Amino acid sequence: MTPAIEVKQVYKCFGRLQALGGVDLEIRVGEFFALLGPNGAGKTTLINIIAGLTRASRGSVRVMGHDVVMDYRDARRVLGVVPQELVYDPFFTVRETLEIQSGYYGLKNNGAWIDEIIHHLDLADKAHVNMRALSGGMKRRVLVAQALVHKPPVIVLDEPTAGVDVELRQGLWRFVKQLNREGHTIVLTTHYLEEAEALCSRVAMLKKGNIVALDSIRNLVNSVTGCRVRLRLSPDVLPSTLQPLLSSAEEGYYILALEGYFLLEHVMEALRAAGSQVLEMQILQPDLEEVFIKTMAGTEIAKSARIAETTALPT
Ligand SMILES: Nc1ncnc2c1ncn2[C@@H]1O[C@H](COP(=O)(O)OP(=O)(O)OP(=O)(O)O)[C@@H](O)[C@H]1O
Repeated sequence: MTPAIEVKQVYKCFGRLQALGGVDLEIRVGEFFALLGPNGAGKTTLINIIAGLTRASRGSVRVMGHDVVMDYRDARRVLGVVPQELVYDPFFTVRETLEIQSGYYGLKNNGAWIDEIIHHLDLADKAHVNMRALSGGMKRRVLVAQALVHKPPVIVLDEPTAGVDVELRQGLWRFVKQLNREGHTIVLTTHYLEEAEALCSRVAMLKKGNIVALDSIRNLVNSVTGCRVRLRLSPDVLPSTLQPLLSSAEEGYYILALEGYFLLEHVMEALRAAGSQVLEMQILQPDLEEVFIKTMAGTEIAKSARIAETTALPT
């Protein structure tokens, strides 16, 4: 089956800066996929290349089988992109903006679908308000609506929830999940890892323009070795013998990273020897955030989940 998005050996240089260093990626039709990475990793550059807004220095990209350069008209027709930046025309109302956007795709009589999008994105009472009079969160809703006017089978959302309130976030995800259930492929970039974990089935992690992890969330989380323990102690001091295990400390809690559960006994011994009393103790389950931190730090999980070692896509 033709993949929704196929990225082959894509490089992008801005002058001497290499933003992408040979990215290979295949996203299947119907997937809810997350593209993760720290600031400057190359996520937006890759999205812009997929959207045909930036040309790759080398390599090729296809959306639903259409090459984004050779066959750009068809590639754009099957793709809707919600950009990270708030770009809008201040002279039109919300509804006019969506009607104009429909016009770009040659769509007449698109009113029923526009009404549906307006309803789902909770924009009904703003439909006749001028774009410049909307709050930042409202403008972002319109950007989402604009990306959907032509009912594209592939939808890319570049940090759609950055700086928006909880209500919009929840409403947006409800709508996007519905679109995914109806068969739309969703690609999401976000810095909210818990959001990616809750919504997506597979993730790619980009670091300095290269994919360093690509797998299902379940496989990535299962590949975390060792365990973490969260402690609250009295007195509120971590004995010096345990300092080498300290992963982080905040608000009276110490998080220790252990190679395995067998080290718990050593921790308890050290606490007893130092006269520390355990007020609270919690074994933390690995999550996507831990995978992300370890991958970006270049520890063993990055190697175990490397794209080169990833075999077939999950069926
Ligand atoms: N038009 C441009 N000209 C020069 N350098 C650019 C341009 N666009 C991006 N870059 C650089 O390319 C690298 C990747 O940037 P990109 O915006 O793709 O990262 P990102 O992963 O989307 O980051 P963020 O999470 O901050 O949005 C960065 O070093 C950035 O400064």
